[in-house]
Amino acid sequence: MISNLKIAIIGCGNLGTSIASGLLMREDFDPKNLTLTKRNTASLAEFEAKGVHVHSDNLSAAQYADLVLLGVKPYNVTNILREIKPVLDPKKQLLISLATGITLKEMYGVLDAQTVTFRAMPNIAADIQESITCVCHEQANPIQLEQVKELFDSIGFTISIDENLMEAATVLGACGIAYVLRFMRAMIQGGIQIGFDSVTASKIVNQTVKGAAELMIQKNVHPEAAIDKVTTPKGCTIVGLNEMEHQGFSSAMVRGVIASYDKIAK
Ligand SMILES: NC(=O)C1=CN([C@@H]2O[C@H](COP(=O)(O)OP(=O)(O)OC[C@H]3O[C@@H](n4cnc5c(N)ncnc54)[C@H](OP(=O)(O)O)[C@@H]3O)[C@@H](O)[C@H]2O)C=CC1
Ligand SMILES: O=C(O)[C@@H]1CCC=N1
Repeated sequence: MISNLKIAIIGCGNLGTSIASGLLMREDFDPKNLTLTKRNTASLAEFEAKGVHVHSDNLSAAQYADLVLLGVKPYNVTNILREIKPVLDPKKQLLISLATGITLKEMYGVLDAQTVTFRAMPNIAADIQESITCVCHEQANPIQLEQVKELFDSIGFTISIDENLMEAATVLGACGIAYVLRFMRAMIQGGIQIGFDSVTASKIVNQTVKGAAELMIQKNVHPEAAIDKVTTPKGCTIVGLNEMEHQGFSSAMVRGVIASYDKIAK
């Protein structure tokens, strides 16, 4: 059970704090089992006030944890691995890197071959336990994989994938939330132009996007099948949708996904 394990997030910035917030929403999770590190800890004061251990000592955070999450930027991963390697015991800690584009092979360039290491790619909706997290590993046993899945299931949903899809998972799941938010902002701006104040436009757009996502999830339908139910022949929806396509809407999205992927893929 995750609630019995000690968890450290080393390099607790934007993503780390989202994960920490999501974990603390679990009723059975004791804040004392969570340690967060960064060099400047002032931004983590609200977690400290809840009983979470907050400090800058990566070595002790890693030493006393069962699950060690690396939340630092990709260019810091190697240095942090070198720093904590002396306290990593293959029989104790599972190491989970959240870093974009850093492969297991690169990490094993620093780590002992016996260290059980995962890559995980959540998104910032971890904050409200609505992340999608893709995970991969090289040598975890089923119990270890289950522990990691339980960790990420407690902040959303978890999918186990091959490592060669981790960069694609980063784009679709982690960058993806930003694409959707930009789409929502544009829709709000359109709503303001046709008469709503921004607060009301936001409320309508938020619930509309949530409703669309829930329809897809709960009814398991293809988007185009649901779109067919909205597009009255000669009606206003199809006119709007076709104008968006004339302006390159789908093409812009596909090209954006590919541009993000090209930026990560080496
Ligand atoms: N943001 C996102 O949505 C997603 C990010 N990722 C990946 O997660 C990782 C973190 O991203 P993000 O949270 O956005 O980045 P942030 O910069 O917000 O967080 C990284 C944190 O690491 C801390 N840090 C830097 N050096 C050290 C050190 N030596 N010891 C301890 N802490 C240190 C920094 O704080 P300080 O300077 O105070 O030490 C900072 O808060 C990246 O590798 C990214 O690729 C993956 C999926 C989604
Ligand atoms: O933009 C980035 O590089 C990171 C990876 C996914 C989300 N943020």
